[in-house]
Amino acid sequence: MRAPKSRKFKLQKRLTEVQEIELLQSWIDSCKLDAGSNPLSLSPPSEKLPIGRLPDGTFSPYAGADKFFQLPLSKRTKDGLAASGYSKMTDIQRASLPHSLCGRDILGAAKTGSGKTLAFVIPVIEKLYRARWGPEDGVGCIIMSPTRELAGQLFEVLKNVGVHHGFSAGLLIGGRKDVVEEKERVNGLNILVCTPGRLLQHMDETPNFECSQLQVLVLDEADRILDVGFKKELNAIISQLPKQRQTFLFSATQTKSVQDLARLSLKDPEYLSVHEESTTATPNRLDQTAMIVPLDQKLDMLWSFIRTHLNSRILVFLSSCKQVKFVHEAFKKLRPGIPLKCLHGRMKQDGRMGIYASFCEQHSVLFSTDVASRGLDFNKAVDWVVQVDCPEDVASYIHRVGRTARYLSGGRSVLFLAPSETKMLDKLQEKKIPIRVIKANTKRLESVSGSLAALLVKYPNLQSLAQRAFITYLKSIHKQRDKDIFDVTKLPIDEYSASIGLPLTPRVRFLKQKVKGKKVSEDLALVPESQSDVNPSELLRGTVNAVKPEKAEIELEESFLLEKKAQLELKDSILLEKKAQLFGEENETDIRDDLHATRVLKKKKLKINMHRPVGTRVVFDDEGNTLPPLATLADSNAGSDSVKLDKDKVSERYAELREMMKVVDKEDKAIEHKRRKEKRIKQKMKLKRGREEDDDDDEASEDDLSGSDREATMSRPNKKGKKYFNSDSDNEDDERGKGENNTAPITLAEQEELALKLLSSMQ
Ligand SMILES: Nc1ncnc2c1ncn2[C@@H]1O[C@H](COP(=O)(O)OP(=O)(O)OP(=O)(O)O)[C@@H](O)[C@H]1O
Repeated sequence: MRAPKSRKFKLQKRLTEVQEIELLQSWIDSCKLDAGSNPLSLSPPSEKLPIGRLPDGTFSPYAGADKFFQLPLSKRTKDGLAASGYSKMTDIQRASLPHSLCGRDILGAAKTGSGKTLAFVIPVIEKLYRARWGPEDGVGCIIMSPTRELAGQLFEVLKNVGVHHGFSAGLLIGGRKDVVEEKERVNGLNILVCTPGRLLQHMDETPNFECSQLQVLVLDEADRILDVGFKKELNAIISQLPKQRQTFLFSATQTKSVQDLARLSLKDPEYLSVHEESTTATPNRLDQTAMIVPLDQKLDMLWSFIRTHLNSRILVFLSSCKQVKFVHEAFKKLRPGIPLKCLHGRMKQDGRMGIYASFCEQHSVLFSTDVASRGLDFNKAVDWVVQVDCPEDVASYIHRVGRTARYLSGGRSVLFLAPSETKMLDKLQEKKIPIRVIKANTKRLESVSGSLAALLVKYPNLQSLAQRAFITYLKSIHKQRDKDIFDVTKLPIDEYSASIGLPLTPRVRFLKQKVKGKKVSEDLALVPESQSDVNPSELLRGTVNAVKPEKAEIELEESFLLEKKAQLELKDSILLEKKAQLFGEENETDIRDDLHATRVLKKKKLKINMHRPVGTRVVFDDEGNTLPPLATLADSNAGSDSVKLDKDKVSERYAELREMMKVVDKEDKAIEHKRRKEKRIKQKMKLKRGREEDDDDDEASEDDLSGSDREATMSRPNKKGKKYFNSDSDNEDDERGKGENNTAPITLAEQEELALKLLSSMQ
């Protein structure tokens, strides 16, 4: 009895669904807005006028409609919206929904936090619903986001609003381990919320995966996805999508580039920029300030800011992963009295999601790269956005500060600008961003550089992190396109290096080239020919090199270590770049870092080729790297206007360097000699003590040798390959000569036995 009843019920339900769809379609058709008209302009000036009636008495279906239930939406969607707490539409929703519901392409621009997500989620659901899309129909819609976190957030909104619908939706983002399982399920999904890299991975690798039936394509943060960082992925994706589809592009900083629009084959899109007439480009409830902070005081300022805002949620933007890591680690050790978290593109995905969620729950500070700058909603919980490093452009500024003051809530932001970056203020004001310049309360400014220096001594890992943070910061400035604002030669790099606790300023190769303005060889760059075109801090280094050779040596060694590390990093970054291409690494800074790294590597390779003409004597350094002969350098530089060095000058310089090297060498030898002597005396003493304790045993005491050291020492043959003891110490050999095994080498088994004996005698 039950079965027929339920069949009847299902039939009834389907009938009402069909009826509803027909009704909706006729409603949409009957109140189709003219292309190009803005529903916001249809609002009746007086609330007394009925919905749909304009002041002149004419009828317009969307006039005065500002609630979701007044739109031709399915009951399921309306229920989903109501359950999520959405009833009144925001401006961008009112302006775009009437157009998107009737099938037009949309270019939507509205301030951050103004509800753009619902403006595309609702028409997506409605379109598939009206098309009676089912599991067998495959992928009907793709929603793309530049970052994984944002994709996760969009997926949540889709799930909440579409809760009463029967579509299957999936979140496809990089960094997830379950890709195999995902491949099995992806073909059955109707709506994909994804990052470009992961989608492309499925397009390339998943059998039978195809999107030929696609109805709607959405690009959230469209200008970012259309940016060069995603160019390859996006082009590859678009080429696999049908041209007959609806396309929505949304962003707070929308692209109007014809090229971009052509790439996406938009058809007469509706350009809806609802806040174009607004006096500000940022939310009205956002209080924006800027402070001029010398680079070497930025960390002091940040620290003091955090210490004075312990009951807030503070989002701090820094320009690279390494800076984020360093500041997070260092400040954590200094314990400011508020939980500190960090978010960057090189973190594992689970960690990224967890941090994003936990930041919303408690007062804390989140240090982040631009990975958190776009789209993230943080449950409207961010009180302060602090930009320690200047954003790369106005758009980036708008998105960063847009993480606070969302929807109807207020928020505050502060931007630290180095004196050389003050032109940014003009650019912001030109783009209608109301920003006040304020002065810091110097009485409350706490210096952290001393504490950082102490930390760096205590934690060597932190020191290398600081060095890398320093280098990536300079790199990021060097890479910026806007040279009016970002000029690496204007930065007080020595002071900055000291301010983050580094004992010596690490050398940065690209900086040296930048300072010289031309490609000058490494050796010649040590003492600049003309001092007028050189950065003062670089000059200072030149002087240091000339006067204090030991220090110069240390510095060179430091820079060498860093270069080695940089090379490793380069390898890493190339791998990452490949990974990004494959899996869609979404972090903008990371991807740019990687691209830059690849370029540097290529240049290096080229350089090596150029410096080795046929028949030239090749000189190698201690590590086996080739050193270009000075004469060759002079030849290669001959004729160059910028560096007029003749052979005489070079040989003069060469003689100078040789003298310097002799002094250094002599000193080194003396130090080494002293060290060896001390070591020998120490070992002799130990042996003596050992013999006193146990006359039968002439082996050295074990106390000074750790397990692995011991093994290494015992098994390493000496120069002649005869004796099996450490040949470092002649003295020790002498001592051993007195023992029973001085004529024949002992075997490993014998050594072990000896060691065991020694151990048991000590117990
Ligand atoms: N109609 C509405 N009623 C109530 N709250 C809304 C409505 N529309 C959006 N919101 C809320 O406003 C906040 C911001 O929305 P959303 O994230 O869509 O903004 P956005 O314009 O996409 O911002 P961004 O440019 O930063 O990506 C969210 O918390 C969302 O829940």
